[in-house]
Amino acid sequence: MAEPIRVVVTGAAGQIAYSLLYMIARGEVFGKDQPIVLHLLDIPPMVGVLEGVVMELADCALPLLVEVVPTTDPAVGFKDVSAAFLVGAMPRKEGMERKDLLSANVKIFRTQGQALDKFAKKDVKVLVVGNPANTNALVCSSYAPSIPRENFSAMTRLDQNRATSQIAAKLGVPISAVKNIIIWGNHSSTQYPDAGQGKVTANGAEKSVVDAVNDTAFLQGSFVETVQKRGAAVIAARKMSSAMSAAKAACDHMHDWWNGTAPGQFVSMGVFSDGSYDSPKDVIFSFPVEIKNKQWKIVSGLTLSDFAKTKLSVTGKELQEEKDEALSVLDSNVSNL
Ligand SMILES: NC(=O)c1ccc[n+]([C@@H]2O[C@H](COP(=O)([O-])OP(=O)(O)OC[C@H]3O[C@@H](n4cnc5c(N)ncnc54)[C@H](O)[C@@H]3O)[C@@H](O)[C@H]2O)c1
Ligand SMILES: O=C(O)C[C@H](O)C(=O)O
Repeated sequence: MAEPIRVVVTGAAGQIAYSLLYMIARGEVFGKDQPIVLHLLDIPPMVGVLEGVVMELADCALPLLVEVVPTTDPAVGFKDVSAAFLVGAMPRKEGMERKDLLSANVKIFRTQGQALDKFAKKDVKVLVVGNPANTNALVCSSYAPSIPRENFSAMTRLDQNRATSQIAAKLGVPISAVKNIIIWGNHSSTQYPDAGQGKVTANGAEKSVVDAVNDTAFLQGSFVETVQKRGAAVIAARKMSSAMSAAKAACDHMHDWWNGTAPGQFVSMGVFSDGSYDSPKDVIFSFPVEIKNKQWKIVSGLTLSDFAKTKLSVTGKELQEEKDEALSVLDSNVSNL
């Protein structure tokens, strides 16, 4: 057996964490041979709930879970962690956009960036789930200058999974037959779900999704809108934001970051933009990436339609606006934000 690694989940008493902790502790992210010390960070009013979560984790009798560390102290929560799932933040309610959470949530990510900087391992992989995820990841990284920027990411995997599921349903094929559906830009209603590079395998042959679907009106219309508005649709139905699917997506994201992507396959992650595909630089923008040796690389050389370019420009503009707003909320002298 390998040495245990320390993994922190923030918002550990919340609804996403309730599914996520189990999946991590089962070995679905870091592998079935990787023992884990789980750090559960939440805020003081949630201590009682956290105690219940600790009891349930114990009652699961999970062989890989060697220790559970519940805490409300970021110094303890982030101490020596190799992976961080930053879930703890306020969720939106019906009628809100995710960016309406910015002023409430961005300060959490300042504090957690500072704590990561001081206490986490320098090669920690940070996944921000709490909304607005892209801008929170940007803020978090800015307050953790001793950790490489490449180690911060925001979750758009839920959007990718939603989009893949829509395409599989449209084609009447299993999810596993569809790959390389991309989410560009912000985890918000301006994101661009793009099936243009997608591939589907049917009867042993691989084909482009565009050819297989053969319905431009769908691919540029209801497909895009359904994915963009899926989070709001779940809130309208459940009166709470997505949790089970968000936890699954967080596991998929970290799993692929940790273990790599298969040859010819790419996945979407919000990562620091280098200006690829005319996106704004230095915001956290969702790109298709390939991953090897725990390092992601933006897939280059894809040909985008004029329709796609317009969509990328809209979502990029929103990310720049969010960044400006974050700066005004934090009214900080963080020069690298
Ligand atoms: N990126 C995505 O695809 C995606 C998907 C679903 C939800 N989300 C977001 O994830 C976040 C969490 O959602 P949820 O449904 O689990 O919410 P929740 O309200 O059920 O749980 C949030 C938890 O975070 C805790 N918390 C608040 N401030 C904290 C802090 N400073 N440190 C540690 N913990 C803190 C709360 O006490 C609570 O236990 C929300 O912002 C939601 O919008 C993102
Ligand atoms: O939509 C939300 O506010 C929650 C989450 O970001 C989602 O996409 O389901």
